Amino acid sequence: MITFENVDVVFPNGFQGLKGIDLTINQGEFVGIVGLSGAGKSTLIRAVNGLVPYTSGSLSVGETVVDPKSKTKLRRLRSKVGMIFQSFNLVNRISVLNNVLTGRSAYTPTWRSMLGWYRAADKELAFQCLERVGIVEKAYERASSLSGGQQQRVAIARVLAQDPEVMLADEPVAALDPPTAHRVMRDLRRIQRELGMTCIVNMHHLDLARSYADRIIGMRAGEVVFDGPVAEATDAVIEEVYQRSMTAEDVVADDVPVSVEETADATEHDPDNDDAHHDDDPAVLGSDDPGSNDPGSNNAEQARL
Ligand SMILES: Nc1ncnc2c1ncn2[C@@H]1O[C@H](COP(=O)(O)OP(=O)(O)OP(=O)(O)O)[C@@H](O)[C@H]1O
Repeated sequence: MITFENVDVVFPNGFQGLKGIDLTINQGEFVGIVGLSGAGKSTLIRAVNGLVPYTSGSLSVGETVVDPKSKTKLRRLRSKVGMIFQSFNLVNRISVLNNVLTGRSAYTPTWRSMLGWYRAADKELAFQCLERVGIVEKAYERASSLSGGQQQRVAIARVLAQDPEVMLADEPVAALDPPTAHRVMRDLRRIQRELGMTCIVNMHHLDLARSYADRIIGMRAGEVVFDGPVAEATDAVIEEVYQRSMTAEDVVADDVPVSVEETADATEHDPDNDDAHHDDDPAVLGSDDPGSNDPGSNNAEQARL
């Protein structure tokens, strides 16, 4: 259970990113966060793993109070709170398998991570995670040789290798073409159900949120202005959240509709049909530190803040 009690985020420049957030997110929920650009969606998600420090109120994940001032506590927190990013944040020059193994770094002595001497049990787990996202056959390929959809699957496998209780996803499919975006969301939903994880996903596109989430949280100007089950997130409600009419840009309609049952049962993957490779995408080139002991952290992300 994730609990926000009257949480504020005030950035160093004085701008208030979150205002008095009160939320309880239950174990096993799949929550979609929607709202216009600048509404505070990323800030909310990043507060959960301490990437953005909250400045007042209280925030906890299970029994653990999020304490942005303590690196040790943050490292412990992030071992159970995984995060995937829009730009995947893989280490391009190393193999898919080694990328997934970096998800074990919180459980591995630094010298072993640095030398790439992961335990056999960790390798076995990494293979299982790759199987779960349907790309185990890519284990020994360089991450940079994969398509965008495949890279995001590797990023999901890396989080799974952490054995997390919570998965945060910050616009996880915004860099993908519409059919690939739906396929990755379907995988995420299936895995979330199989493992009973809590999943909080920022989604720019409303139809993705409505298709895959159980619950929608609507944000505007740093505040929660709607919180309810998907069925209650009607067009009228969303127009109120967005303070404007919905437009074609609010949806990614390029796929067959997906029912919850279908996502639970779906097992087949077709990553080879993913879109063209993104090797030269500058967004993909920012990589995290493979030797880091802090899987929820990321140098590029820290630099952004
Ligand atoms: N480090 C920072 N310092 C000052 N202001 C910031 C900082 N990070 C974010 N903001 C501001 O906080 C507000 C919320 O940003 P946030 O990234 O959470 O929005 P968002 O809803 O995720 O938007 P988008 O969909 O465009 O990613 C924005 O006005 C943004 O400019």
